[in-house]
Amino acid sequence: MAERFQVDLSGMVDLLSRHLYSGPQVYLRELIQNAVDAVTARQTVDPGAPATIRLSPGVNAAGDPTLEITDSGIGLTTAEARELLATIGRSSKRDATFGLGRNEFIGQFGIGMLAAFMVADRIEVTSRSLTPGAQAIRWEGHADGTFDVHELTTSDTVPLGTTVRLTARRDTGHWLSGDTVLGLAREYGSLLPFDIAVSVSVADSLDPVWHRVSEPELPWRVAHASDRDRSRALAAYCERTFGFTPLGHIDLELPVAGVSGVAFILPQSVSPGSGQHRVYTKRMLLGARVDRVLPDWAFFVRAVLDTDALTPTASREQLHDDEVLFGVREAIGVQLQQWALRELRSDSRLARLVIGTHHLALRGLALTDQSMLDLVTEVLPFETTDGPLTLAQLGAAGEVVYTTTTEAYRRVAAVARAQGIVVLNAGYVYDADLLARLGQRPGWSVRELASADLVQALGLPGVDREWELADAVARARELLTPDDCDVIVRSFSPETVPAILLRDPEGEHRRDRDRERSASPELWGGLLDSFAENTTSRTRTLVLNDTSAVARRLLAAPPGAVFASGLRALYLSAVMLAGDGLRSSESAALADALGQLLESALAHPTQEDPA
Ligand SMILES: Nc1ncnc2c1ncn2[C@@H]1O[C@H](COP(=O)(O)OP(=O)(O)OP(=O)(O)O)[C@@H](O)[C@H]1O
Repeated sequence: MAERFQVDLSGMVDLLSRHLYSGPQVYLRELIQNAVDAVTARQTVDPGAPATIRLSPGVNAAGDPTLEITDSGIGLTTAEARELLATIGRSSKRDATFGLGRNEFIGQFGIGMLAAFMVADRIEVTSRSLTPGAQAIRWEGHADGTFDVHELTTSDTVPLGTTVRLTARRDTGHWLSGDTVLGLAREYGSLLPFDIAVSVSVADSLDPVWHRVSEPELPWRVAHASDRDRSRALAAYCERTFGFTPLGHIDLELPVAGVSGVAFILPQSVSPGSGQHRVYTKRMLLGARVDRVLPDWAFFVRAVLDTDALTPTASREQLHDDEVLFGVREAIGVQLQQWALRELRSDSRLARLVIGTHHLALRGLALTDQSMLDLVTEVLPFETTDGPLTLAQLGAAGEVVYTTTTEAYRRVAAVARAQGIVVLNAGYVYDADLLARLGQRPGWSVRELASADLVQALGLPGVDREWELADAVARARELLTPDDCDVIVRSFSPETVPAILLRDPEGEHRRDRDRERSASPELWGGLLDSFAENTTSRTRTLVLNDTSAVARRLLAAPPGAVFASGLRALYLSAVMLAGDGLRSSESAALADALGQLLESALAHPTQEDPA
């Protein structure tokens, strides 16, 4: 004869609390949800029926914390109580034919009731069913896996609906305390469309006060006298819910998918990947930190969403990552993009704030589709040597020339600016991809800055001057040979910059080749030599500025310690100006050079020296 599975109740409860739910707090969500479903079921047969849910925390005669949850719902008959409350996995809310959860109810799995055993040893259910002639019943379940059900003789005095009464276990009393229940009921139930209230005892009064926790309407559906009032109310809701004042909000409505909500724009920039949102299913909180419901690039907003269409996992704390979720995520992405395309072109205060704060997210957005790339080229200002300019402005003026790192930009900015060369700092994440995409578009010329661009723009000293400087330049070259740095003299503004360091990617490539050649001469024979057009090329070039008084004084100095120290000091400050930072040996060399210069200055004091 076939035998029935046996279920160990405490083992099941342990499984739920440790591996399914995030913690015992979900017991209240499950009970509120059962009450809501019962009220919904009653309203389908009797639309005018009361729809109230009342939660009363208290203590029993033995001093153990208790909680009563009373609903004006459909109630349970004796047979239903026996069948539904004590059978794990049995639910009245599934479609009889398809076995799926019925759309009007939140519950579907038939395990929610078990959650109450995470905090209680005993659950008592008193209920009177709406079924004509049904007797009121009392069902009592225990954590040891036993239950008892009987009909009440005082049936008529029991109101229609159900009261679930929990008595806390010794170690779980705090989950049933008034403050905890009020906080949890607000968290889970504030958007439910029913009258849900928690009784709170007040000092000096025997009668408790009822605190209503549910709002009659979704905050983004409440009617307001003006758009301004609505924005204010939504900002206040965001402050209460997320703890920040948003820059603005974006309405999200996907009627076909049964999704509505609002996305609040964060007041500070955040790093990608931190998008977590508050999601309600059928107006009951699913989770305060649900991910994957918005596209990854939407990390500049926090959304509150209510959905009928998305399926929760059994823990009811995350959403099933199925095709429906995929579709919703895409559709929300389109709404956010449409908002951006409309609002950010408007030059409104909000547009300026959003562009200033979330330019990184907008760069990411531009990689998602062509219309967003259009938007970004039009509205996003980039740092250039000609001040903030959009890519569209740069493109209209001709070529877009950029550096791929902020360091490289800093290195050349002052000189490029003075020569009238417009260089864009493409050092932010996404910029390289963005410019590459732009470069593929017809009509756009986009390229990376080469050091030759600058060298060509810098003025050559006259022939006489070159002769005059030849000896000093040769000495300087020799001194910087160990640093793999060439030295040239040019005249350029600003005259306050005595020297700049240019890095030549071509030269770096040559250096690698030289190294390889010297490491294995016989292997390569003359092959590599044929490529080596100039074996003295260095990877970097120190360009001394002949319009700078300091550089001129150095170039006029006789050979010796002062020349060597002065050159080293200029070279190392050019390294720093280039944003490269000094190695410890270079810092020591700079200190040495300055010490040397001080010493010689003090050894030969000038006439004007007050000392
Ligand atoms: N307050 C209530 N009023 C009427 N019936 C109830 C009530 N609470 C529970 N029930 C009945 O007990 C059944 C089992 O409840 P349980 O919470 O275990 O599962 P569920 O709500 O159906 O699904 P889920 O596990 O998804 O919450 C319900 O389907 C419902 O028929």
